[in-house]
Amino acid sequence: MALIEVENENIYYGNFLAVKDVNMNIAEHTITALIGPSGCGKSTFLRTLNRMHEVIPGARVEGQVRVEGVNLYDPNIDPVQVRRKVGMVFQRPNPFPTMSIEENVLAGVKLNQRRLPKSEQEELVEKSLRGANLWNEVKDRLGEPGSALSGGQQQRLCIARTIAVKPEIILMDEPCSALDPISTLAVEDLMQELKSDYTIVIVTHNMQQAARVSDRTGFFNLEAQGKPGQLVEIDDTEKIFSKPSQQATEDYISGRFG
Ligand SMILES: Nc1ncnc2c1ncn2[C@@H]1O[C@H](COP(=O)(O)OP(=O)(O)OP(=O)(O)O)[C@@H](O)[C@H]1O
Repeated sequence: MALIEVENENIYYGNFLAVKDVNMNIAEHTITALIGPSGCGKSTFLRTLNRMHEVIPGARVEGQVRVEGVNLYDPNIDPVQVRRKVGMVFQRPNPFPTMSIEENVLAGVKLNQRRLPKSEQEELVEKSLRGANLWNEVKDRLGEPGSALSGGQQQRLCIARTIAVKPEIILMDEPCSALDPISTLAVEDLMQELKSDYTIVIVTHNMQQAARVSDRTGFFNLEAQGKPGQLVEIDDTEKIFSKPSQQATEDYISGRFG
């Protein structure tokens, strides 16, 4: 069984059907990249994988998103628990500016109201920062504000904050788009390491990045302006970039799109 199974999912903002009829399976310990032109619903779809979509008034979902066989949209499922299990990293590194590096790492854990003794906190901070490949750069300045770090370091701090909560799945919405090439490579390397412990779904505008980091790639597209976005195909990344089965995918990856 796939770790994530999406079945006949329609995604709405009020009456507007933004994405229609998505079916997708995602295996454990893989990286899935979602690509496609602007406005086709990649970010919208991503946010339905941890119930962040419904935070927007009027936004709703039809169909099922199952994680380990459990439908996240079942009425008795607590969205807070879902978001603990399915963490998210955003486009702009968003550490809490007034908090120290250490407090930033613990912020998610504290929001989830887990009280940890000091020694366990220290252990968790070190483990999460090591996991995010940031420990060596910050270990002597854990009390400094998170905002004192470079953009790439801030993004790795946000990843540390996400993994401190011990999620199973990490969603990343264009995590490198605000980063310089060196920081981007650092985050891409980190993703490869994280894959052994987590399952990652990443939205990226950068096709080279999708080709570099992912095992599977899903191509979303819009039939026409005003029409809902849809998943055109999802397959092994190598296949999508060499021999996709749909013409629309071929056109997009070869730059013939639009
Ligand atoms: N908060 C919102 N309220 C209403 N409509 C929205 C909202 N957010 C996005 N949409 C609409 O949903 C559709 C999909 O948008 P979305 O941002 O998911 O696309 P995307 O593929 O991630 O685009 P981009 O690559 O530009 O980030 C678009 O038509 C967009 O205008």
